[in-house]
Amino acid sequence: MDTYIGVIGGSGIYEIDGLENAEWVTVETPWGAPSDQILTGVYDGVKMAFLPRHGRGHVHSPTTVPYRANIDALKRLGVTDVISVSACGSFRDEMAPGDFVIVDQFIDRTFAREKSFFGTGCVAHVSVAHPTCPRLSEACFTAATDAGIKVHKGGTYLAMEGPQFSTLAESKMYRESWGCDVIGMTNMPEAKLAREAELCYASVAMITDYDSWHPDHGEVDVTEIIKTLVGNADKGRDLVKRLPALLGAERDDCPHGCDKALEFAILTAPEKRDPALVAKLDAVAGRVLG
Ligand SMILES: CSC[C@H]1O[C@H](OP(=O)(O)O)[C@H](O)[C@@H]1O
Ligand SMILES: Nc1ncnc2[nH]cnc12
Repeated sequence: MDTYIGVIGGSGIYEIDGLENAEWVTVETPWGAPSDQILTGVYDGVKMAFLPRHGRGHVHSPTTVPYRANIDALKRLGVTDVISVSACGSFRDEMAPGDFVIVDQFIDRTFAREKSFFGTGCVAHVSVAHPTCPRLSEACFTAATDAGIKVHKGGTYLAMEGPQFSTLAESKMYRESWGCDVIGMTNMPEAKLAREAELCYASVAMITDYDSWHPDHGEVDVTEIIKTLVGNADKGRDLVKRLPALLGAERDDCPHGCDKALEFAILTAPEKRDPALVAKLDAVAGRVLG
């Protein structure tokens, strides 16, 4: 099967250059419009698609990003592997602004977003015990190391609703009691939806600040974040462009089963399924719904 890498670029990353046959394409989905058109092309002989999570010009807030449409659109294009690139705050002294973290766990504190493609008329429960793909995460770690980026392997990302940053009490709780490593506003429900869509998903978190817990750094300040983001964004793009060569143009089935997540997940009896919802699931769950 062909590898098709989909990159969801976060704050500060609104395009990538150097794709052959680059073209911004409009993808329509049953879940509404994605955040923006999707930049498609080929890099090092491998198909790539790039979607700016907040849209070009940063139009969508973390709450209003159309997460379902974004994942559906990538799946509909034929993407097999999704790399999420995000700005985040750090809860660890040793994870400093400018460092990258290959996130492997999440705590989802978001509450104002649609979190599933499934629902009344087609109920499904997938496992997100291991929400990121180890194979894809390893490739991201190697790409970051090869690019000379200071990168931490593994970390727990607290997904908050936003758009305001955390209070000091929240920041301390996430760090001291909950053991989180980084904080952002967008990787959930994105990672859960990628699993429902049977896509491999890896999260590259680019640290921009120490959130508000750090005694030497005070409050989170978006102008400081943007300054760090500018440097991070170049490193993020460098990392992403190393992935095609590392992953190769051909891929086997995912050894961790990301691409079979729906195999035993759908509970609704075939005769009880809502035809309208089943139709909406054509891209996401077509493999199992037929
Ligand atoms: C620019 S600061 C807050 C903003 O940045 C992050 O976005 P993304 O994850 O898309 O890089 C964070 O989650 C907030 O949305
Ligand atoms: N401290 C922080 N909290 C939430 N999202 C962020 N994105 C970048 N820094 C952040």
